[in-house]
Amino acid sequence: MSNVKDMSLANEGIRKIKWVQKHMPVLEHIKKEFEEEKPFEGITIGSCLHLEPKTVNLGLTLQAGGAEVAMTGCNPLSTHDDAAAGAAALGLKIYGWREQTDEEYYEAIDNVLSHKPDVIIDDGADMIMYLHEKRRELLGNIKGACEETTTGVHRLEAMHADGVLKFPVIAVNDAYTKYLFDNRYGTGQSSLDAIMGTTNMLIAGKNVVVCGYGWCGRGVASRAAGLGANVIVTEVDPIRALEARMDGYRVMKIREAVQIADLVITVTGNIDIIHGDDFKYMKDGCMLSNSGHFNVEINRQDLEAQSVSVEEVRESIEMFTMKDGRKIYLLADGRLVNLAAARGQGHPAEIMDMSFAVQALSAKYIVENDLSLSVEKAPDAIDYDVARLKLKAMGIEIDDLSERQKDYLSDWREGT
Ligand SMILES: NC(=O)c1ccc[n+]([C@@H]2O[C@H](COP(=O)([O-])OP(=O)(O)OC[C@H]3O[C@@H](n4cnc5c(N)ncnc54)[C@H](O)[C@@H]3O)[C@@H](O)[C@H]2O)c1
Ligand SMILES: O=c1[nH]cnc2c1ncn2[C@@H]1O[C@H](CO)[C@@H](O)[C@H]1O
Ligand SMILES: N[C@@H](CCS)C(=O)O
Repeated sequence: MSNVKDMSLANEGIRKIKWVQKHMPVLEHIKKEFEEEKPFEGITIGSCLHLEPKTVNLGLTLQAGGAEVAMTGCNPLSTHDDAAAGAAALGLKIYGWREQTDEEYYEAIDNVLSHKPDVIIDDGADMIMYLHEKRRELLGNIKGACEETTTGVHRLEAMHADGVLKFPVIAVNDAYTKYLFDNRYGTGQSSLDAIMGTTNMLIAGKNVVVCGYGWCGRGVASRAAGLGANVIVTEVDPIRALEARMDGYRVMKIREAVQIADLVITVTGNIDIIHGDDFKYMKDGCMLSNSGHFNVEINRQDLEAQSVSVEEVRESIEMFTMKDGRKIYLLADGRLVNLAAARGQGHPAEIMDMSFAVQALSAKYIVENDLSLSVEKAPDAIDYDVARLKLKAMGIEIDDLSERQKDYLSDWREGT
């Protein structure tokens, strides 16, 4: 039933899945609970998430809870073919392979939907969009969906505001145990890891321009600074720009920043961050990469229009030769580099442990409750459970409020 690149890669995939399982203690704990409780008996869950070993472990957790699980990737370049084969061998229904065409990408989404899911887990909202546009006959089956990332949450909020969304969505991204760790430390480490692995270049001493100082941007900036880069931040939000300045970075307009950049990393979730004449001002050898959504942050068409040739000079690196002879390098087709570059491994397992724990518990919450039509943050109870389980797994104990402290905090009478 699955459709993957090569089933002979299954053993290697299973080896990698077993490795991440050792580093995802919270999800493993939830898996054991699900095995006993079977919250998903008779339920089908369809996912559109970066398909790699940690995501497979989420699939296995849902399967342990009794679900039939069908999965595809949420980016044409991020699927790991060995993990996909391993997942298929372990009984998940898997559709997808690395380097899909756009047509194949949506066909795989369609294949997952053909399993008639009750619950959807999406990353970027492509599956939910496709379902609303192309498979409307299935809308009535859906009890609810979970959305993994900032951009997906924004798209779904926009759909809801337009009165188009047909089922409730839990914004998993907006859980504290997701964005504070995944978007910040996860994107920080995995983006730099992928850029260094792809280019084999030094970060120390380079001018690294980080576009967007949101949760991802601050992680990327801090990791780049830790590696010795001179970090420059660009923003459109005055408060975030101030934060970046007081965190110790230079802040300037993008047009100024591109003139001194050795490496640019976009993480805004917005379109056309680098576009038009920006490319004219870049230094010879400037590297461009994106860690935000889709491949729209760096305008590839504008870059192509100003170049005389494009050549893949190394895996996941395209060299654009400009009309004046300068070379500009684009990593991973401008798609999120930490997952789409051939060497992109995604976030560390310990980070996805929390994000996917919130996913698993949110899927259970959808099945066990009749939610009203909305796009809502994951319940705080789930957030705090995941945080407690993570601390326990890390061997960290914290204090409890005493009764006297609780009284003090809720009392307005006591003053100086
Ligand atoms: N690569 C990954 O693994 C990964 C992980 C998490 C999130 N994401 C994606 O990364 C993107 C950012 O996520 P986030 O959680 O940091 O969002 P966020 O909303 O916290 O931050 C985005 C920031 O970009 C700024 N911005 C918007 N337009 C800009 C412009 N033209 N120039 C400069 N700055 C601009 C905003 O003001 C904001 O501060 C989203 O697309 C999200 O889905 C990627
Ligand atoms: O290794 C990974 N496996 C699966 N998902 C990941 C990994 N790394 C990051 N993300 C997820 O990708 C989303 C953006 O598309 C992020 O929100 C993050 O949660
Ligand atoms: N699934 C989308 C959203 C990432 S933030 C992508 O891969 O670009």
